[in-house]
Amino acid sequence: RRGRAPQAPAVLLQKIRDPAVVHRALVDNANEFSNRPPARLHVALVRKRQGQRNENLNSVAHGPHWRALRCNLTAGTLHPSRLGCLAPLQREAIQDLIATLSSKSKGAVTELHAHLYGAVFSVVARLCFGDGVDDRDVRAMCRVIKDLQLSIGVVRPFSPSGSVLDKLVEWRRLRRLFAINARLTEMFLPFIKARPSPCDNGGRRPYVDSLVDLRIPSNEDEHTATAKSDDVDCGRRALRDDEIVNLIKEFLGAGTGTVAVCLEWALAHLVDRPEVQRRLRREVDAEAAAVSRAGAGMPYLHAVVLETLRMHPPLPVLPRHVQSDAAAGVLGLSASDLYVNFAVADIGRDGRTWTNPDEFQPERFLAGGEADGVGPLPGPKGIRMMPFGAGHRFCPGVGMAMVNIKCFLAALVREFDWAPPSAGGGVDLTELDGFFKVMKTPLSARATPRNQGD
Ligand code: HEM
Repeated sequence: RRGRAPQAPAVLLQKIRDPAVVHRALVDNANEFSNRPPARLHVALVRKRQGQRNENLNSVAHGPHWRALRCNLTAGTLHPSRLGCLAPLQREAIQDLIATLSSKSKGAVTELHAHLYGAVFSVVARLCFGDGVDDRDVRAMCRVIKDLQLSIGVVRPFSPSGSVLDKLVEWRRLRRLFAINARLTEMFLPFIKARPSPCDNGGRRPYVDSLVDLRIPSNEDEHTATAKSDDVDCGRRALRDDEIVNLIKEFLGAGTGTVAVCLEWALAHLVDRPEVQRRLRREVDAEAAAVSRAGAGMPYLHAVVLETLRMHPPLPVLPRHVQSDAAAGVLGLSASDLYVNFAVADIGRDGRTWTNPDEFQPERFLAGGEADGVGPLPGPKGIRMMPFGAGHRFCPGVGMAMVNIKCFLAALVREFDWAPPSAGGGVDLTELDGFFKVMKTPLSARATPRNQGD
């Protein structure tokens, strides 16, 4: 038995649903809960290289390495003061999306997910690589990132007791993930080598440039194993190419899939509830500068987005590794070295804190409503919804996500009348757990350009 790999931690299927316990764990005792993914998936996603870990921001343990990566992303690329620079990218992507949807014959039924995904991806990819990346590259990357998310499927801890068939399926999935990773590396490396980007990028500093310039704390093993001596300076080192590839992959995937799926859900509810669509359109029409101001000063638009995220948080559970007895104690468990799931989706539909939680009622977020003052992130006192997580690992993309969702949604409602595929028909709002919480029946709708339909 000597030399055998250590046992995988036991898997606990239990979900942690009580908002007070979630708050105690993720906010008050966050350091005790690691969001390291299960070993096998981890290897496939963030792959070890010569015995070294190759982490992304989401997988890296809390500490100096995480702080350096997170600071680089939030203080540089995603800082609220820079979100205004996104406007030209958003305008371009919206124009293309409107042109594509308008080119369909009037009243044709369109399946929307791929169009929404492609439009959001083009904004995120240009923020990542700068204006030097052309449309063909963007489309090719978009396909492979989408493929990666589909291939990951539901993120679940690997169960060591699976049947032979389960193991075979898992093995094939991992092989596919390795192949996709190799393809993405091939696509991204030329952009890493070619920086700084030759264009001025409208005052934006591409994420890839910031990663190449970043110096992270290095440890002894890394000094000796791979880092070139001229890259190591005062206990800090440059990121290796494979680490940069991994962080780019995370940025593109996290920045696109979540936003596209939220847009699809929001449109689905607008198709399902014409009176909500009309009310939103009145607000959007009244706000002439909706696109450039990205929905600022549009309370109903804000409410529609929050209600969508409450009901359909794209990441419905946050898996965590319970590392210590102290952490187990916080959860009222008797043992550590377990995985648990913090139930984001259940919290947003908790009947103790939400009236008619399964009904789409954006009005609840307006002044005087039951959720007046509730925002995308939980406040310090307690948790009523947490689509972007809670505690120090909350999503750093929350600002960019809200701005992107609002400006795409405002434009789609301003330009088109949205109706179900068949007159008087409804929309199937059944959910399906994939990499994100998606629509079981992808949204198809009739988009009639308003200047033709009026
Ligand atoms: C509707 C859109 C989005 C939703 C619902 C969402 C949700 C989340 C959630 C729930 C987490 C995990 C938090 C935790 O573990 O406590 C997370 C982490 C993360 N998100 Fe987002 N996200 C969205 C958009 C974005 C965007 C636009 C970006 C950047 C381009 C982004 C980048 C990240 C990163 C890098 C992490 C890992 C942070 C860390 O561990 O420090 N996300 N997101």
